[in-house]
Amino acid sequence: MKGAINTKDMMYRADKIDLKSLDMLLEKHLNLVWSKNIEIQRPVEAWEVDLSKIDLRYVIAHGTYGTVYRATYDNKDVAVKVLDWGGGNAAPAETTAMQAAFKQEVAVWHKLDHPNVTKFVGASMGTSNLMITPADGHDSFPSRACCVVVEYLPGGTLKQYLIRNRRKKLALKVVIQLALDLSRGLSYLHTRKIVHRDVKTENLLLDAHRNVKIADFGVARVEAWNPSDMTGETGTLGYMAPEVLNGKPYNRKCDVYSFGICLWEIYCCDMPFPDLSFVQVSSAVVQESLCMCSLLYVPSPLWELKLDMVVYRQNLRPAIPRCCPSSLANIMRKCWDAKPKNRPEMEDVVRMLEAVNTSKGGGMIPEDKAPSCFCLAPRGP
Ligand SMILES: Nc1ncnc2c1ncn2[C@@H]1O[C@H](COP(=O)(O)OP(=O)(O)OP(=O)(O)O)[C@@H](O)[C@H]1O
Repeated sequence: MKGAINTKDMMYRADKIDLKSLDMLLEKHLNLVWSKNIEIQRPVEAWEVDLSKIDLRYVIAHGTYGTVYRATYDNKDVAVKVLDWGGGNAAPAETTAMQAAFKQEVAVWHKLDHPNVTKFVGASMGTSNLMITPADGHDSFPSRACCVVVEYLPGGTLKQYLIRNRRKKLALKVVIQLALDLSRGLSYLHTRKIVHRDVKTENLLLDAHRNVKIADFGVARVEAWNPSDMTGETGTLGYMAPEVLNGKPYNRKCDVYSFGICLWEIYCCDMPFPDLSFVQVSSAVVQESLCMCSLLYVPSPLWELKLDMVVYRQNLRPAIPRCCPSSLANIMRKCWDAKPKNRPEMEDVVRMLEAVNTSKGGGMIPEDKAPSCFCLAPRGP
């Protein structure tokens, strides 16, 4: 229509713009956004879980840094590990450290896919609110919690399984199956340049068919190119390689050492070093030499008393029972060799275990049938 004003063509004179009303309009819009709790969009990670789809069922366990729940997610049977940041009492620096460790765990875990590694489903980095109250009603997720969702494994830990079979012991076939599962899982991690650093039977879970799955990547790391970039006492006493205990540089071979201890534990269905104290174990597994025991491994008063104490180190290893087939005993000894370079690669361990003959039965002699004087006689490392 002739004479009509086309708004597109409209020109504004700067001195005629009502900035005050524009400001008010902007503020009104922003208030609307905040009041509706609309979060600013950020890139969503591929592994980010939709928290509204988690249906918690019950608490499985209280871990060091949080609680593990059994749950369903997208119709999958899952375990959800929720970090509680030290029950809310942690200092800010501690919370930041825990958050960093958690991020590290997710960064390592989400890329892994192997039948002997607990399957990662997803995680939440505490970026969105959780409005979930567990079924028992007593506990609730902290809002903005960090959680990791993994496949649910109904068989419990390998440690629990071994304890259940402590008297009866395991058939050699079962020993080899469990050991092969663990060695294949570790071999896979090592080919991906991941060092688990806390291999122990408590961190190994069993599925319904007794398959072993490596879990707990809380301290796992991508292997450093330069070994001296990896130091620090990480792991669990009794499973820790001498170089780790000594605070020396280490690499994936520390997992091979821990595997050797696990292999002994699986064969014997027993605990390594049950009667030794913390200080005795840490000083005994390291090579014979006079050295200064000056590292603070855990904040234990007992340990602090021993600071800077001079101790003889004895290269101690668990005693291999005489009934153990030499093929298996050799694998244990090679794996827990004091020198990391003498320990085999995990892929070699897989081959050695595959070659163990299980057709003639064998296995650790049950406690009530053991000729008590010989079976556990020490043979040395
Ligand atoms: N995927 C799973 N399926 C079934 N149970 C699980 C699963 N993951 C963990 N659990 C149970 O929860 C317990 C604690 O889990 P986890 O080791 O991951 O927690 P944590 O806080 O790292 O504990 P810690 O540091 O003390 O080892 C395990 O011992 C196991 O009983």
